[in-house]
Amino acid sequence: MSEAVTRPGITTDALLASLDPLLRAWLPRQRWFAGKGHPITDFTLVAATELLPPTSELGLLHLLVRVRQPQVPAQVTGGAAPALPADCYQLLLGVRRELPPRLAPALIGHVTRGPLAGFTVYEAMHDARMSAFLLEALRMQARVGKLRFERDPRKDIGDDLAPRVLAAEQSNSSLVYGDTFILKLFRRIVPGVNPDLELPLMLAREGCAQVPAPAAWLLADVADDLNVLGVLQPYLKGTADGWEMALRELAAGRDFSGEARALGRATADVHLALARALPTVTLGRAQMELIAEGMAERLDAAAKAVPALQPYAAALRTTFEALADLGRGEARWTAQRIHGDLHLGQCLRSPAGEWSLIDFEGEPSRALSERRMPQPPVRDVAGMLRSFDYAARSREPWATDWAGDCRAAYCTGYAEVSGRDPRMDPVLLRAYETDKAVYEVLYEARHRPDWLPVPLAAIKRLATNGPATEPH
Ligand SMILES: Nc1ncnc2c1ncn2[C@@H]1O[C@H](COP(=O)(O)OP(=O)(O)O)[C@@H](O)[C@H]1O
Ligand SMILES: O=P(O)(O)O[C@H]1O[C@H](CO)[C@@H](O[C@H]2O[C@H](CO)[C@@H](O)[C@H](O)[C@H]2O)[C@H](O)[C@H]1O
Repeated sequence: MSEAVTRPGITTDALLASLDPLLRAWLPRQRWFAGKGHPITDFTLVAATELLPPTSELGLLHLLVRVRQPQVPAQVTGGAAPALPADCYQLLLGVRRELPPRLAPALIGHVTRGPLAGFTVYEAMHDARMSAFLLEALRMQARVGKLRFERDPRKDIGDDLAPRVLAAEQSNSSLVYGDTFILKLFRRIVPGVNPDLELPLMLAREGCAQVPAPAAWLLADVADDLNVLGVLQPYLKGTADGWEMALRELAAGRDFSGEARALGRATADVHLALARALPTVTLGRAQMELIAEGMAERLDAAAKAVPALQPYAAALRTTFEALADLGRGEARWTAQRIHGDLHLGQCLRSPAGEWSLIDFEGEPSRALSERRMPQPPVRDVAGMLRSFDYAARSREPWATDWAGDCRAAYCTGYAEVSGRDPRMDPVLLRAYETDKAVYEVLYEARHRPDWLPVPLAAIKRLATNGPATEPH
């Protein structure tokens, strides 16, 4: 492969030769890199765009890089890891002859070979000139190479908004512009329609007040595929995220059930709006069996990757079998588009006490087609129940009663708005909670190995039939 980037003379192969040693060392240290604990075999450039050509002063490179990793024993999981998919990552690289001291923390490395030899490469998001360039490109609906910057023409985007990198625990990377907008740049790029753009756009049309409406977005057309690379939306100033709030209240020994109930109500509001905006389906016997099979397959895959799961696998499988059995009987459920990865960190509370939901990307490791399928809304409910459990286990001794109160209050709030209490479907709820805990085991093993004991404790509870949320 030696496609030209934008300037004659530089080919993608040559560019990659320049960057290879730097990326090899830098990528695995990034929070959003999903292949931790595995060496990198090689890189390929899916797309490379010079947003600003490297001159003697500075340049801005936009890259989509595919990272290949072998199947090796993983230190983090203590056993054989599954073959990793060759993930594609979005990188915004600043290129300068000399890095000013204020940008030192953004350093990726000094290039010693290839067409960029002699340049210093750094994370461009930390450079205000680069971030201003991105906002301006969205404002002006620029097209550069394969990149399409688009916007909602009805939304005003100011041209003088000071950018800053969001300091948050997140799977992607975000820039805040003057406390007015937030631009999320997706890191792991999967071709197709990203629900984090699709669903908020639909919800905005539906007049749903609980989800910030996209103002602009960044797309790339690569090999006939649409790729969603970023979304700009209003920044909800002064909001607190549910995870931080929950931890604060826990540490102070305060009850959180009033907020949990309000969160249940907000979740149901969003579910109702999604059900109005997009088709819903009734799940028949075959679909329920497929759902239960999918859960069992994910469990098997996770147990292969994380041996600590293995002692519980047989017991967990009975939960999924119970779900399939129920589907074979008279029970029927409605499926619709849902959030897909709902947890406390996705909920923002305004100073007036209103909750908003963000980040509709779904579980990043699932196929996009799967993430965009209608699903029982109880899956989101199960995600939130897990999140109360996560918060409770963040301290010693574990605040099990605190979590129990929140879980119950959340279901109550949900029922008040939706008319259906999730606890009335205990088999379904338990199956989805188990499926989520299995996902979390794999997620933590890949991203945050230190957190692995948290979902593993839930696995143990669910496998030994410990108390799930009881129906009242
Ligand atoms: N519209 C918004 N207003 C204010 N803060 C936001 C907004 N969207 C996201 N955030 C902040 O950014 C963090 C990460 O956002 P999120 O969409 O969850 O990204 P990721 O997919 O990377 O996890 C959130 O936890 C929240 O603190
Ligand atoms: O960052 P995303 O929102 O895309 O979600 C991923 O990362 C989450 C952690 O940041 C992870 O959530 C898990 O940890 C949370 C505490 O940090 C906890 O509240 C959630 O219940 C738990 O699932 C999420 O699973 C993952 O997809």
